[in-house]
Amino acid sequence: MAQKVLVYLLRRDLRVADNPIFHEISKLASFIRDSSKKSPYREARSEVGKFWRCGPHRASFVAQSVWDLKTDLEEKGSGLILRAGTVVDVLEDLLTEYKAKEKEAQVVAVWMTEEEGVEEKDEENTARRAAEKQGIDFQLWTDEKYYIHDKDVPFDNPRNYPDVFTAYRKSVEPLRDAPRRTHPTPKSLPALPSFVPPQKEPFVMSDTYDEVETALLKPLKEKPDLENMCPFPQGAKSASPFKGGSKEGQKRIQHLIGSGSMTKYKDTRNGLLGLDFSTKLSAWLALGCITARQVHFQLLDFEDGRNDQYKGTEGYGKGENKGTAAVRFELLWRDYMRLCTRKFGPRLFRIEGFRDDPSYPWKYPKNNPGVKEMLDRFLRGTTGAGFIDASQRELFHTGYTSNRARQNVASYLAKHLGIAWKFGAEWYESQLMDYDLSNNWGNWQYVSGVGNDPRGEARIFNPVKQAFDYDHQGDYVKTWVEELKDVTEPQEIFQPWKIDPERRKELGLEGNIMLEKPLKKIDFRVNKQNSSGSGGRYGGSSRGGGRGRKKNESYSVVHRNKKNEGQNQQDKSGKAAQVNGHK
Ligand SMILES: Cc1cc2nc3c(=O)[nH]c(=O)nc-3n(C[C@H](O)[C@H](O)[C@H](O)COP(=O)(O)OP(=O)(O)OC[C@H]3O[C@@H](n4cnc5c(N)ncnc54)[C@H](O)[C@@H]3O)c2cc1C
Repeated sequence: MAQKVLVYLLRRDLRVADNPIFHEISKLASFIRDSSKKSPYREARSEVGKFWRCGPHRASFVAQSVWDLKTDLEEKGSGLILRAGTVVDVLEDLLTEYKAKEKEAQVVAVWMTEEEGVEEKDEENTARRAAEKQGIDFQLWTDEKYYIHDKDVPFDNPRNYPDVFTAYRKSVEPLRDAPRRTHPTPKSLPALPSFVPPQKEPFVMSDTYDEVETALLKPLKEKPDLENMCPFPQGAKSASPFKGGSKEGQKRIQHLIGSGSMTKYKDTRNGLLGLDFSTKLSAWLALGCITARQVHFQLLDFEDGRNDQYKGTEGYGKGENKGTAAVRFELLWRDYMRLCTRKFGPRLFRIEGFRDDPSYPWKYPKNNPGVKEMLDRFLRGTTGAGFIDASQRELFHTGYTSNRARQNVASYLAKHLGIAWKFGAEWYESQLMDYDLSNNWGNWQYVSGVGNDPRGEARIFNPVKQAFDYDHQGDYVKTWVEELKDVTEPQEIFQPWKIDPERRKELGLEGNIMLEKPLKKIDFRVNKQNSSGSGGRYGGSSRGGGRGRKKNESYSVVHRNKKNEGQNQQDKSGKAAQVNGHK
C-alpha cells in the first residue's frame, strides 16, 4: 500500500512546542548551494528603496532557527526537508514528483499556518490552488501567534477592531487571565516518508548548517546594500547577540525571569546598552520559535510560586508585579499590530497609511540628488544627530536597536527630514533581526503620523532631548559613533556641530560631515528657559515631561504643519512631545 504523506509547509512557526500542527500530527524540508545554472528568481528587493528584503542578520537567525527545529524534529523521530524556491514552486514540484510515485507514496494533505499580510495571503492562496488542482486536501491552521487568541477578542469583524490601542486593551483586560492554554509538546512525531523527492534544479541542497548559512549570505555579501560602511566600533557589543531557535528562546525566557530582569522591566525598558534592559525576545517571537503565551505561562509560574527554579528571585510567588505586567502589555501591542494588519490589509504598505491621508508632502530621492544624499546619510548614520547615527550604525552592525531608538529614528526620517517613511520601514525590514511584518510597518506608520497613533502628526521626538533623557552621559552614542568617543560634553555628543573649531582640530574631527554639514540642526538646550527651536520645515526641539527633565527647564516644540509648513507652533497642551507612556 502507498505510504501516506502529509506536507507541512513551515512558515513563521519554527518550534515543536505549543505548535497546533505538530500537536495534531503527534496524534497520528541541507540548503541552497551554488549551482552553475541561473536562478529562475529575481533578487528579493524592496519596493521603493530596492534594499535586500532580508539582510544578513536575519538570514543567519532564520538559518539557526530552522536548524534548531530540524534537530528537535530528528530527536522526536521525524525530520525536516529544506527546499529552495517559492512556496508554490516547491509545492507543485513535490506534488508532481509524488504523483509519479503514486504506488509508493501518496500525498493526502497539505497544511500550513495562516499569516496576516498581502504577500502571505497570496502565498496561501497559490498553495491552496496547487493542492486542490491535484485533488489534495488543503488546510490553513491558526498558529498561536497571539497572546490573546484572536478568536477571543470581542469583535466579530476585523472592521470593528478599535483604531486606538487603549480601546482594544480595555476590551480584553484583565490581561493576566486572558490567554488560552499552550499545546503540549509532542513526545514523538511520525518519521519522514521513505521517498522524498530531490531538490529541483538549479538549486542543490547541502546537509550542513555552515553551507546553508554561507549560501544564504553569499549574495548579501557580494552586493551589500551599503558600500564602505564604517567598521564595527572597537569595544562595542551587540545588545542582542542571541542565536535563533526555540531552545535559545526558551533559555532566554528563563534567564529573564530568574535574573529578575522581567521584574525590573518597567524601569529598564527604555535602556540602550546591555543585554537585559528589555527582553530581546522579539526575533524568536517574530519567527514563531517561541509564543507569547509561552512567555505568559512561565511568568505565571513565577508569579504564583510554582517553579522552584525561580525561588531565590525577588517577587517569586508574589503575584503579578509592575515589570511582568508591563511585559504582558507589550505582548498585547504585538497582538494589536497584527490585528491592524488584518483590518487594514494593503493599507499597511501605502504611504497614506491606515489614515488614508494623502496630504503629506513626502520627499523622494528619485530625481532629487539632495534627498538622495540625505537618505544615504540617514542609512549609514552620518546625519549629525548623534542619537540617530548611533542607532543606525548599531542596526547595521548587529541587526538590533532598542525600541526607544527605533521611535526616534522613525520620527527623524519622517518628521524632521520629511522623507517618505516607507524608505525607513523597508530599511528596517532588511536590517532587523526581529523583523515582523505587522510590528514593523505598523510602528513606522504610527511614528510617522499616518497610522493609529491618536496624536498623529503632533507627536515629534526631539532626538537631542531624547538623548539627554535616555543616554545621560552619551555612552550609547559614543559606543556606536566612534568618531565622538573623546568628546566629553553630552551637549556636543548629541549635537556634534556645536563643537568649536579649535576642539574639532584637537579631536581630529575637522572636515567631518556630521559636524560640518549636519542634515538638520535640531536644537535643544538644557537649563535654558524658552530655548528656541532651530526651525526648518519640521522644526526642532520639544516640550514635555520625558524622563530626566529637570525642574524649570522648558523646551519649545515645533510641529509639522501640513497646511502651513515652516511655521513653528508652540505646543499648547505641553504634551505634544511627551515621551512617557508606551510610545
Ligand atoms: C519604527 C519601529 C519599527 C519596529 N519594528 C519592529 C519589528 O520589525 N519587529 C518587532 O518585533 N518589533 C518592532 N518594533 C517594536 C519594538 O521596537 C520591538 O519589538 C522591541 O524593540 C524588541 O525588543 P525587545 O524584544 O527587547 O522588546 P521588549 O521591550 O522586551 O518587549 C517585549 C515584546 O513585546 C513586543 N513589543 C514591544 N514593543 C512593541 C511595539 N511597539 N509594537 C509591537 N510589539 C512590541 C515585542 O514582541 C517584544 O519582543 C518596532 C518599533 C518601531 C518604533
